[in-house]
Amino acid sequence: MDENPVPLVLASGLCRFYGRKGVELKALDHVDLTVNRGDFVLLKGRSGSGKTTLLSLLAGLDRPDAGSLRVGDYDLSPGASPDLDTFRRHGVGVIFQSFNLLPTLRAVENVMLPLLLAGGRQQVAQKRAGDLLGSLGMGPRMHHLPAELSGGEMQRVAIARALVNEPMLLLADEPTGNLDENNAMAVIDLLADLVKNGATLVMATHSDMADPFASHIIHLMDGRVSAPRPDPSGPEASSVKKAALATDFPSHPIQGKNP
Ligand SMILES: Nc1ncnc2c1ncn2[C@@H]1O[C@H](COP(=O)(O)OP(=O)(O)OP(=O)(O)O)[C@@H](O)[C@H]1O
Repeated sequence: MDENPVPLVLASGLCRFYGRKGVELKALDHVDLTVNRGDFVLLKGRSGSGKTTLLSLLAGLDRPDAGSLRVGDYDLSPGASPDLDTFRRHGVGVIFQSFNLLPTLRAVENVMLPLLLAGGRQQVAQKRAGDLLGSLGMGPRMHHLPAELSGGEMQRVAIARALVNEPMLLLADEPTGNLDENNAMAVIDLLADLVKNGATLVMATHSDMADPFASHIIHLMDGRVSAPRPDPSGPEASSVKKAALATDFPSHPIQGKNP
């Protein structure tokens, strides 16, 4: 149990609206969220409930229309002028459902890319990317092209790429969505291990596989944080109980409520 939680993400009244005034679609509607260092937060909710929108704001890939948002030392609130290049390069690592690997680059080159873009030296980048892939069980496959890898292996490469600049926050958008059950479970285990070793992860998913590992589960509905599903005997409820009982994760309450 973490007695002194350190907030990493502080969002208050976060809104993202699409469309013209008067006919707005409220993709996010006054969401409050606190993520502390070491948390493993799951974002759940039906398709269109706002999970990707929230992750995009946390990643600095999109900006909120209202509310306030801080990730580490970066103020991503409307009207603020954060150094988004630096934030995207060093603040966050993003893992996508479709891996987003460059097909003409070998696994190790895909992982080196963020380091080289950040001005790192080729030799240093190669060593670090190789070490990281090795630690994720991808050592023997590091010189393969993405097309020569399985889905699970491609996602490991993408996870290594997300980690290579040592971001303070990891974000994953349905990272197991393109994987079979075995590979999906392996990826969840890997992500859970990263959290145990100090990473902070916010992950959007439709699956219940990661529930036992999560420190918090946030349910979104129509852009708002909603109460969890009511069925107390449902599979998700028992998983949430397991998460609450887990001792590896902080058990402080997360704020995830609408005004
Ligand atoms: N660029 C955009 N322009 C207009 N509407 C958008 C845009 N991006 C998302 N939306 C809308 O915002 C709402 C939230 O979308 P979002 O992608 O965040 O949902 P989601 O929960 O991630 O869904 P899924 O589980 O299907 O990925 C949806 O109604 C979607 O159609």
